[in-house]
Amino acid sequence: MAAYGDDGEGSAWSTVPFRSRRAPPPAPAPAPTPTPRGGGGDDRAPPGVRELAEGVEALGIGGVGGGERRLDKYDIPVEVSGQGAPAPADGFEAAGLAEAVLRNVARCGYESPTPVQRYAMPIVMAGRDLMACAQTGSGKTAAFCLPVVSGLVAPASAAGGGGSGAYGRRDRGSFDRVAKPRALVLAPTRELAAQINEEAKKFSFQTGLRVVVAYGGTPMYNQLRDLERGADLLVATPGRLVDMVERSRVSLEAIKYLVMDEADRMLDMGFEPQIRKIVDMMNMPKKSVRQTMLFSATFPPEIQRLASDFLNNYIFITVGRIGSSTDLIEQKIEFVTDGQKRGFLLDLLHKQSVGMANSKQPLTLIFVETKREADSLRYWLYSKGFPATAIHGDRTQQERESALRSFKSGATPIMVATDVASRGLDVPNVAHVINYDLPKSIEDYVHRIGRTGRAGKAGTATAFFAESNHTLAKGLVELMTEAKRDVPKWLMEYADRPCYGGSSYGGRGRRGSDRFGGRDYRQSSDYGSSSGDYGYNSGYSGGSRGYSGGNRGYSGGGGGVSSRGGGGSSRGCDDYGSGGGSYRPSAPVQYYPSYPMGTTDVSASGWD
Ligand SMILES: Nc1ncnc2c1ncn2[C@@H]1O[C@H](COP(=O)(O)OP(=O)(O)OP(=O)(O)O)[C@@H](O)[C@H]1O
Repeated sequence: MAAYGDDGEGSAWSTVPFRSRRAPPPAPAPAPTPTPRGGGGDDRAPPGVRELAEGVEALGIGGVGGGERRLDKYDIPVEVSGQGAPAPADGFEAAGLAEAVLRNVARCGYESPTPVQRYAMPIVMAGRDLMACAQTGSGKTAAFCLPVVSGLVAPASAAGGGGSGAYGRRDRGSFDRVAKPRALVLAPTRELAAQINEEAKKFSFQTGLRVVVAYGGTPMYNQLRDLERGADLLVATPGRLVDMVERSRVSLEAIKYLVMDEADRMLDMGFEPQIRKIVDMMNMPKKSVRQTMLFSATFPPEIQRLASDFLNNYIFITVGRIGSSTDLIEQKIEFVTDGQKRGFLLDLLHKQSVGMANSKQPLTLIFVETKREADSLRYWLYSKGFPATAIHGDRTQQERESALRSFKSGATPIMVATDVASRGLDVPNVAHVINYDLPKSIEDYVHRIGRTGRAGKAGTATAFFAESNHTLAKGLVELMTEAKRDVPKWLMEYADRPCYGGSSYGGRGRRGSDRFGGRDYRQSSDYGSSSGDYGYNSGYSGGSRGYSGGNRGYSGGGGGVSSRGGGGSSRGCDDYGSGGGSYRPSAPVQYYPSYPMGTTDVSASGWD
């Protein structure tokens, strides 16, 4: 175990004590120096952003900071555990990416890697399995796409085809209509799959690789035609993939890289059976043969434990202060009764349009619990003069895509959404996330508010807390305290009540940072009792500050946040304690995902 890159001044990197059982000698690493921001103009927000920011500033809740990206020095604790972890890369070139991929990185305007990219890329390039936990909006997509695309390009070039001989492509004249991708990226929603597909295409530009996407809700015909032309990298939602494999249109036998984005969501109760089917029963190479990578902003220990079934001697990284949401998000919580919510919302929207040109609204994402409420609120807002759209699982895919487009473009700057929009979606310039209905779990809260405050930009999140949300109180207090936000006294009182906060995962009472799911569960005192003296702690930990990347500034990633929330009502607080007790892994593991629409039917709820 070592602290990499201590610059001797304790500034750029700091040594963080790290428990180690059997630590192999660390690989020497140069002191990574934060890349200076070039041009001096990087922190100028585009006019649109500034305008949006001003609107939210009018709320007096801060957070958007005039649209400026906060480039002040941040301490970014990074923890790496697992045997023989490679050192982080100082830049994209140092990560050893293929030339063609480096050119694409430059085309994207990425000047330097974000912290999670610095750590993850060398691990993936070294052929290692990885579980990576880093905060929302910190660049996880590129952290897996870049090394995977690079790994796919290399053998294709070596085969003399400059990439055109990619394995996933059907030979001309072949009657084999089965696509055999070498890389598979699984994502929980259609919109997220589409987004990853776009990113992967950018990074594969002029490499000769074919990137194809497959998700439900649209006719399969076009996707199949695309696949017939070959697929080196397939991005898919689980349901559509299973369908295609069962129809023998996709074979997973050539998979070299398997990535699960939003991995904790993919492995919770809703998706796990499908994932197990894909990974274990569909001819995919065994975990010792393929390379598996899991990414999320939240990784509760019980999901980590499950996930380890899919991984082979993996490295765990957590980038960012464990248990924090990003510092870039101003969080505000209002106590409201259900009957007051609409009035509160209207006030909020009126206030935030003050000072905006033509009383325009900044991009505002409003989360509600049910599909019905999403529609109803959208129409009501419309009737009050606020152009709003809605995205949820009862809308057709075409409607969902058009809603997202309309929101992104600002044509309807308010979007009412269920949890289908809570994970992964990267809509630049979302200024305000409003949790009209709070989610059931603190993880879902973290992902939802993470739709703002992305890529170094600041944002605001407001939550309406009703009596029925009491199980979330403890998790919220912990999260806001971690993020150094003011916690309302009434919320603390809720959290302090023995039962409130105790029955959700938010109050499950894992000790210290373990409870946030941002730490390698193999470090828990119980781990290893059955597995012998496994030297899990061979990594390092460090901190960086002053990171700035590309044309954006970054603050550090944030580890996962406490607790499975969900459905806590069925569990008395005795199950988990009301805080302070240690998590007991020996007890049967129960985890209750919160389904967006209050249903346990994954496809009906709009997840794929
Ligand atoms: N090195 C970089 N330099 C500049 N911008 C970057 C860099 N890496 C990623 N970005 C941008 O940052 C934004 C957020 O990235 P991304 O969507 O991958 O975040 P994420 O960590 O996957 O978030 P979430 O947890 O919400 O899914 C994207 O717009 C992306 O283009």
